[in-house]
Amino acid sequence: MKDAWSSDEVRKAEEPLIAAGVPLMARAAYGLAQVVLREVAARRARTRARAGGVDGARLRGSLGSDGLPGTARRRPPRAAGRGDVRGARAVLLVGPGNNGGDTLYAGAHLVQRGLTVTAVLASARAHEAGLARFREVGGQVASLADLRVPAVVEAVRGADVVLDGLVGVGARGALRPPAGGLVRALADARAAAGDQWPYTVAVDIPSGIGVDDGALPGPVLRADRTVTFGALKPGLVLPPAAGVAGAVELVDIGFPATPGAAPRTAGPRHAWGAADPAAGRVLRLEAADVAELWPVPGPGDHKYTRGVVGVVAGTGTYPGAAVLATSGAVLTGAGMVRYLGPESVGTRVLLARPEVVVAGGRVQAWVLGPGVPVLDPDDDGPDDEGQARRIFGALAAVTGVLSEDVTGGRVPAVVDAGALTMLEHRLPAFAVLTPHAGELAELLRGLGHDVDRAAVEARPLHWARTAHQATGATILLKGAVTVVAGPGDVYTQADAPAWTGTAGAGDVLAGILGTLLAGRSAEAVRDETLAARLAAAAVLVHGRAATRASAGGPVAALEIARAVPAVVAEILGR
Ligand SMILES: NC(=O)C1=CN([C@@H]2O[C@H](COP(=O)(O)OP(=O)(O)OC[C@H]3O[C@@H](n4cnc5c(N)ncnc54)[C@H](OP(=O)(O)O)[C@@H]3O)[C@@H](O)[C@H]2O)[C@H](O)CC1
Ligand SMILES: [K+]
Repeated sequence: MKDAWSSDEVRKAEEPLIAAGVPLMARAAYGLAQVVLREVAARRARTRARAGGVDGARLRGSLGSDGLPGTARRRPPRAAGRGDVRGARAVLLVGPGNNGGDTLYAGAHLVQRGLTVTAVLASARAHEAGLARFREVGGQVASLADLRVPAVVEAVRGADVVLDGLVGVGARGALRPPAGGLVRALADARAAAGDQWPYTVAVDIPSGIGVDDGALPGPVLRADRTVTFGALKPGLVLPPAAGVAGAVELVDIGFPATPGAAPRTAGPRHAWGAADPAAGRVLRLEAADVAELWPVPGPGDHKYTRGVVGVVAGTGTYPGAAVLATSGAVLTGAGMVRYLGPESVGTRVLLARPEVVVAGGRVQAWVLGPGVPVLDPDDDGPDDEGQARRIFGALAAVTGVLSEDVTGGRVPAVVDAGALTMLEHRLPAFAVLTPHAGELAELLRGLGHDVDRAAVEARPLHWARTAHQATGATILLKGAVTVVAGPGDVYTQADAPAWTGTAGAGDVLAGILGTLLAGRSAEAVRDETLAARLAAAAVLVHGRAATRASAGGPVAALEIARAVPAVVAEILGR
């Protein structure tokens, strides 16, 4: 599991270590330099291989002893190492604080490995010791005030690698001038340059992101890789900032395993904190966490103990959603799936999934709404063939409006698409709403918030939490990076390829989640934080299934469902 430490928690972790004389900055700078050297060497090896037209090996001479090229001696491809980086050009963007200090010390390492390194000081102030060390080894120093922005952009454009060391966890708000103007120009130049832009490494965080909430308050230079120190920060795993951080690599500098624990002096560790201590931690599930959560059946299990999923989805107009949601549920391993809806749709469901029971009865979790049209209050009788009535009935059982002695007990539910417009009562946390940004904006407007899709996409964490507080439900806000906010920890998952943005993928996700909730139904009703964890697990499985089915190309929603069994087997290590 990965969780992210707030900037306050990072500072609290640093203090005792600094007091104990632990060389945090030296560790950070060394780790950063190693990553940069590795990446520069790898890119140069790839460039050479492309130029040489051979598989990365190097031919010594064009003719071998007998004059036949085929026998020419080949030197094996050299691992990225000492000789591959000499002469490479690096530009450091240096801010006034310790983030700039990390960057200058790392730059000194690069100079010593033979790179040509220029430090551009964006501010009149700079980390004194770091600057002294950088100069001592022969680094070149320039100031933004002297060079001016266009010249700095050209210097960066001509480099092999650029390090963004303007601000780190000490930043507040959008980048101020002059850093803001420089970054805006660099970001524009990068956008225009395509893949001709140098490898961009963010130091600790991409300068200018919302460290604790993932917001993008102003210009940010998109990174290919972020090298972060001690612990992940929420802004690196929360959208939209997660989308500009590139690959995130953690350098251990001796933080404890959890915030507030006794400091350590060495040893690799993952460790974290919370974007908002009151509202729990920011976590990212990995396969091992999902394996722990999975309701794996035992010899004594049967379809009822494994959980029955009730699916109210689709109409005569949108029958496909019913096929996709039931397929997602069946292929995730439900004990049984009941389909409720128009007969014409039930027939199509059975054709696709003969395992489905087209009849009512006890369920351990509901999947409500895929393919059901939104309820238009001005429309006196929606032509949804009774689907709204079925959804209201199911919700009455989930919210407890229908007493439990009548319903046999409350069960979890996935509330998707049209069902999102049918919420009349406060929901329990074991009800999981699965909107995309537009649907969440619609729901929030219905609750009195003046917000649109763009606003939700700009602050997904904030609005997902707001919707949880307003409805009581757990919110699974779908997106390239999906955010799940419930009463406990927040989860953020980025497992799916962009190909997943295709019609019906959300219907499949609803089915996957329905099965997970049904498999842990009683626990999810008892432990109000479990539904969010199961929702994050469903997102991870869905994303991996999409990756598997896509194989790097387009993917149809039904193929995502079909890939789920193999993904689950892989996750369970079987
Ligand atoms: N503490 C340690 O030993 C280690 C720290 N690490 C690295 O340090 C940074 C955090 O360093 P810090 O000095 O606290 O702050 P920053 O370098 O991130 O930035 C502070 C300076 O930036 C200016 N600032 C703040 N907000 C903005 C903004 N929106 N636009 C422009 N400039 C901004 C701020 O100026 P003020 O006028 O507000 O003072 C400061 O001058 C951390 O990220 C690590 O990289 C090591 O990792 C470990 C050791
Ligand atoms: K930075």
